[in-house]
Parts: sequence; structure tokens; C-alpha cells
Amino acid sequence: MGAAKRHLDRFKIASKIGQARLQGMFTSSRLAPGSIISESTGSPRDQFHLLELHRKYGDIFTTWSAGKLTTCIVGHELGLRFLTEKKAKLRAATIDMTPIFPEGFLRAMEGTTHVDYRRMFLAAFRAISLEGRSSEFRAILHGRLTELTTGEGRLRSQTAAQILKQASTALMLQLILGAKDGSKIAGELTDAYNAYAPNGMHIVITPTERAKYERIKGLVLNLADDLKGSESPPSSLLEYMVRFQTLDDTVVGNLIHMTEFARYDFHGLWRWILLETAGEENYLNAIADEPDARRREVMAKSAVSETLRMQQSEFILRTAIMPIIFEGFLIPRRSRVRICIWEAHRDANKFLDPDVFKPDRFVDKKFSSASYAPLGLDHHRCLGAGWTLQLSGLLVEELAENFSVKLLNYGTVSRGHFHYEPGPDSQISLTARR
Ligand code: HEM
Repeated sequence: MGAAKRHLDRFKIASKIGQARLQGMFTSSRLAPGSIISESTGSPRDQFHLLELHRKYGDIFTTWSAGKLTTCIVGHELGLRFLTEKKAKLRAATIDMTPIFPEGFLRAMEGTTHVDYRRMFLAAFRAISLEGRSSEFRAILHGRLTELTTGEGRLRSQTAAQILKQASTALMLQLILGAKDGSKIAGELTDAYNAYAPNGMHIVITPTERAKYERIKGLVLNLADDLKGSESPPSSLLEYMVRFQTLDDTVVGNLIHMTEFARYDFHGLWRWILLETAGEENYLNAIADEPDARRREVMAKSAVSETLRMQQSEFILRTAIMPIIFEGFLIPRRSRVRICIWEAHRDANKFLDPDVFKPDRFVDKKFSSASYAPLGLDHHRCLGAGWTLQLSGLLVEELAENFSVKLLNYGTVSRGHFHYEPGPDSQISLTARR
């Protein structure tokens, strides 16, 4: 990290602390205790960095994260109380899409606009039943996983990532946009998405990205036109929206980006599932040997829930749009609030041996949202929660029943574009079961 960046960070931190002092004087409050140093200073941060600050400073502490003054809150009950009590003073910290489509992301909406669009999307998710479609989805997963059993580089972490992304892309194109795997339109959309967001979404949308978005939109509107005459029950979110005439520019924009976020998040989760279950050969064998299909599903979903707890859930991020006082501490205007989901999932009072991956942890035990909430806490809770468990459960069942999975090297966890991910040195061997 260059000296110029360090100077800039120091300047930004000093100016934010100055503003916080001023707001503190007006509100007779102060920042929560903590450590406000730039990422460019001191030792590199790892997955456990905030957990260490939490142990040192308590459930509410201040830090400097991703170039922003950030108040961290650890504990789901405390987090939910904060989100509920301060709802009117918060906005989701996410990309502003209003330059491209009118109301922007559902995640960024508030008030009646959010209520109306969320209701529309909820109805669409409810109408698209995954029931009875397991073999269709398993065929997609099976085909892609088989590619990981041969060829040069099949053990490489990056190869696994690419193949899992192909699988998640195929499934999301089918379920969200109705583009059947292997069809011409699915191929065109895959190319268009890979050009638009090759490794997750851009934070700022430039005219170049806008043009790439318009290419996807053109393809999606063609698909929508083709669906107009269809009379069978809708099999994708797009088809539902066409059928119920709720397809406006905001819905189209959200469907397009939901596909992008979902394919990205799924492939991230699936990389972790592959890595974590590879070390649990006995558990995979137990799933394969289980005669009761319902029980097999529960066991597979438990491994998914445990992977979400251990690895894929990170945080809920909000921006304070005005000064907030919470538990006596000041959260300055335009600063960030991070509800630390991952850290709370490592609480030994809530989870026995919290740092150990126990794939059966969720088999016969339910955890309330006060302990476990990988998919959101408040009115922005994940709409794809059911799909996440269902489709990832199918991935685990597919691995257990049709493949032999061996962990060659767990590797070192690394910081990816948006999330922590399996390190480039992690190695898993996948072979087809005879
Ligand atoms: C690994 C899988 C996934 C994870 C970990 C995840 C996580 C989350 C979290 C934590 C939130 C709450 C964000 C907030 O409060 O700011 C959220 C919201 C959301 N998720 Fe997911 N998600 C996943 C998969 C999906 C899928 C597959 C879809 C759709 C196909 C989806 C659609 C959404 C939408 C639309 C919202 C915003 C809802 C609203 O604002 O009302 N997610 N997700």
C-alpha cells in the first residue's frame, strides 16, 4: 500500500473524527470505544480481526473499515433492536442503481416503495415452486461437477470456483429469467453477464457498464415477449412477472441484478460447501447411505446451514443518514453500521465448539434468529433464503451420492472481492462414484 494512500486515509480518519466530535458536542454523546486505524497501517487483517476487537471492546465498538468510520454491533438481538428502533435513520449500504432503473435495488428501497416491490417479489418467489424439480436442478449440478473430475487443473481452487459459478449461473438463469440450460438464449445471457460482472458487481456504474447492462436487458425483454403467450404455471420469476403484468423497469432491473448477485453468492457458498464437506467424508457417506429421502434432505441442508454459519454469512451493512444515539454511543451521520453476523455466529454461549464445522449441528436442533441469522434480520431479509437452502442441499446430496470428495489441502482462507473465500492453495479431489 503506497504512502499516498496512507496519507489520504489518515486525513479521512482525522476529518471523520473531527466531525464526530462536533456531533458529539451537540448530542452530549461520544463514539463507542474501539480502534480507528486505517487498513493500510498495522498488520494485515484476517477473518478474526473484528472478533478480537469485540472481545476487547464489547458488543458495540468503533473501527475503520473499507474506508469508512464504522460502528460494529455484535449479537443478533442487539442488532435487530438497533435496526428496528433506528429504522427511519438508516439506509442499506449498497450500490445506487437509480441512474439505470427508477427505484434501484429492492435492498436499497425503504418505506412504501419497498413494501410494494417486496410484496411483488415475495409473491413471485412463492409461485415458483422448487417442489418436484429436483432432477432438473440435479442434472445441472451433476453435469458441472463431473467437469471437475477430469482435466488438468481439476484440483485447483480457481477451477472449482469457475465450475461452481457456471453451475450457479445456469440455475439462476433458469429460475429467475427462465432461460433453459443449454439453450441459445442461456448461452447469450451467460456471455452478457460475464462481460457485465465477471467477478461480482461494480460499485460504480460507468457508461461502459451501462451499455453492458442494456445488452442484458435487451435479451431479457426478448425472453419476456416470448413468455407472453405461455399458459403453463410460471417456472421462473420473470414468467410470473409477465403473467401478472408487473414487469416495469424497476422489476426488470432487479431481476437482472438478482441473477448476478445470486450466481455470485451461490458460487461463494458452494466453494465453502465443497471445502468443508470434503473434510467430512463420513458425513457424506452417511447421507448417501440414508434410506429415508426426507432425512437425507435434512442432513444435506444441515451441512448447508453449518457452512453458512461458519463461512458465508458476514454482516448487515447500513449507513446512518443522520446522527444516531444507540446505547449511549454516537453513530455519526454518513458513517456505517455493521451488524456483525459472522462474529455472533462464533459465540460459544450459542454454539457448542463454535469454531468447529459440525455438519449435523442443525439436523435435530432449531436455532432462533436470536442466535442464527445468516440471511438477514429485518425487513430486508433475504428473499432467496428458501432457494439457498433447497438448491445448496441438492448440491450436498449430489456430492454425497454420486461423487467421492477428498480434502487434499484446506489451505489458507483469503479475502476475495467481497467475502472471505477458500484460499488459492486449497485442493479438493472429486471423482465419480462407480
Ligand atoms: C449464499 C446465498 C445468499 C446469502 C448468504 C444471502 C444473504 C442475504 C442477506 C444477509 C440479506 C439481507 C441484506 C440486508 O439486510 O441488507 C439478503 C437480502 C436479499 N437477498 Fe439474499 N442471500 C443469498 C442468496 C440469495 C438468492 C439466491 C436470492 C435470489 C434469487 C437473494 C435475493 C435477495 C434479495 C432480493 C434481498 C433483498 C430483500 C429486501 O431488501 O427486501 N439472495 N440476502
